[in-house]
Amino acid sequence: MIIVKIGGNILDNPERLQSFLADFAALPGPKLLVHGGGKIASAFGQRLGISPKMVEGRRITDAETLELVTMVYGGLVNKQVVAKLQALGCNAIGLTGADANIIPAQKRPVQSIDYGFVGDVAGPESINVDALGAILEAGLTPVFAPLTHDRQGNMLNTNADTIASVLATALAPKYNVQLVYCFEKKGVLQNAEDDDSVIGHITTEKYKTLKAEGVVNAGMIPKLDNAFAALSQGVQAVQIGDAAAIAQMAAGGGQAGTLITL
Ligand SMILES: Nc1ncnc2c1ncn2[C@@H]1O[C@H](COP(=O)(O)OP(=O)(O)O)[C@@H](O)[C@H]1O
Ligand SMILES: CC(=O)N[C@@H](CCC(=O)OP(=O)(O)O)C(=O)O
Repeated sequence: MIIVKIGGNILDNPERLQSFLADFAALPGPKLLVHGGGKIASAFGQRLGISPKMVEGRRITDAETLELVTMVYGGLVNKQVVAKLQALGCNAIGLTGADANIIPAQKRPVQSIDYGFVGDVAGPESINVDALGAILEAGLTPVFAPLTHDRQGNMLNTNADTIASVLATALAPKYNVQLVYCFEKKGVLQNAEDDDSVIGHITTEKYKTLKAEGVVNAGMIPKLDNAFAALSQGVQAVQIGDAAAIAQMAAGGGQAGTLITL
């Protein structure tokens, strides 16, 4: 099966989103979509007078921000994506990690930084694979918002890249899982300014060098960490690339995007 994560810069662009969803809807076999939406939450927050505060790519989520992200990710973005997929003939079902208790999490402990209502998933063993498997076996396509819950009545905000990695890992014993991170660039780039400088293949060793050289930074570091975490726990293949190349990447086209291996 294929698990695809779609990032905030595509969700925020109606033409690119529509084109991506049409390609996603056409993918054969069981599939699952995880969406972000950080950019949309920040923009909505500004309209409500809530300024975004990010530390190392994670949003500091106070009580007000938790309300914001629950509305934006679990409501607006998730339901718009589901409605568009339905129009494209894909029988999507929109979910958060609280639904069917699929992704329970723990509020991140306060250390040097208090992230507020940010959820960490203990590991793939905490995922309710039976409920998720039943949804997939019913022929439905789950669409996950980047939200989890603490089993005590609170929603938690969890990075979408992490949700995709942990779901892929949890499903790996049952399915042959391909994980694809889609965003607005052609892949992991050697030179951030040059969209044609795609690095075709990154191994654990190469990643160390790229990090040391500062070639990968910001949002790309947690994305690659999540990719390697999935591979080391049984996920068959991980790719990072352009949302416009999802069909090629899904088909295993070596020419599109960046292939990640251990
Ligand atoms: N070497 C690199 N190649 C491509 N993007 C990079 C690289 N290093 C850092 N980035 C940044 O990582 C971002 C993708 O991560 P993120 O902002 O979390 O996006 P998304 O919402 O798609 O997950 C890119 O938009 C880019 O700014
Ligand atoms: C805890 C945390 O940082 N959560 C993320 C969830 C959204 C996300 O991951 O969106 P993108 O994939 O579009 O960046 C946030 O609120 O920004």
